[in-house]
Amino acid sequence: MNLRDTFRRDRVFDVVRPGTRTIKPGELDTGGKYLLYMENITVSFDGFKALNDLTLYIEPGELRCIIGPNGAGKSTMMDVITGKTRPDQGTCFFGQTLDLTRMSETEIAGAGIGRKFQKPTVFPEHTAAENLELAMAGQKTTWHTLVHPLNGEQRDRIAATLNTVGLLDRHDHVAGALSHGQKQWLEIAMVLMQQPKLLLVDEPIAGMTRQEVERTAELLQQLAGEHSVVVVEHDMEFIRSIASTVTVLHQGSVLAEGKMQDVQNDPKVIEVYLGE
Ligand SMILES: Nc1ncnc2c1ncn2[C@@H]1O[C@H](COP(=O)(O)OP(=O)(O)OP(=O)(O)O)[C@@H](O)[C@H]1O
Repeated sequence: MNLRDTFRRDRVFDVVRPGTRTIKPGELDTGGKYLLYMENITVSFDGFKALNDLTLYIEPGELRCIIGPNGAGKSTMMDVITGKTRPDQGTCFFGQTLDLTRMSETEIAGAGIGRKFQKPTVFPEHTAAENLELAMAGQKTTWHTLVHPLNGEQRDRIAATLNTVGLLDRHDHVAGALSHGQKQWLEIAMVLMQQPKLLLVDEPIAGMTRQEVERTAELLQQLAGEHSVVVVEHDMEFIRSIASTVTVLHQGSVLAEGKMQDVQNDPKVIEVYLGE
């Protein structure tokens, strides 16, 4: 039995799943109830616990909002999932077999976890379509990527992804000329080019117009289902509008979890967060 088999979630939970297909080592196994399993994660910085026994599960296809006051541990949680920060304790599995605490950031991205950071980092001098071409190419250099002609299937994928984020009519427009909101959607499209199963989105609506916020809410709802989407956001109205399950972090642990209307009436949450 190899190391990965030893850590299989079905064996950890002793769930018998007869007749499932064989998963090769390193392959994502989405056969369990959840896509992401974070259990009892602790992260300390100089003795201060940024995450403190955090346990969180994300189902395939779900849209989850993570809220919490400044310093609650939201970014640290995302950093643990993407391999940027290693926990001192706890387990973090992607699907049944992939132990994220033992994988590099590149391996984690390759396994199907994409993250969109708060600030857009599109290539402003390239068109929207070229930005997606570069995102699809991953590690290759800009020059190498853009001089190689795309095949029909790649062109279709770029157009389909631009269409998903509502930017098909900006296909040949340079990214630098897009509005702030459009840049954010383009960057979501760039992450989608890597075909993530889990999409992590940091504060997507900061600086957006009201219309852009509404469009972003629709987009995230549309992406859920095919992807699991985890959104860290401060804006309560936005979270209410996407009406997903909400997890409230406080001092590095889960304070409350559930539907927004339940969470916002929870006295503990009112005290530490909504009442601020
Ligand atoms: N690299 C680090 N070194 C030391 N302390 C850190 C480091 N990263 C985070 N922290 C501390 O850990 C705690 C959690 O930070 P984190 O950024 O995860 O919170 P957050 O919920 O994302 O906050 P915000 O809403 O302000 O972005 C904070 O007190 C922060 O100062």
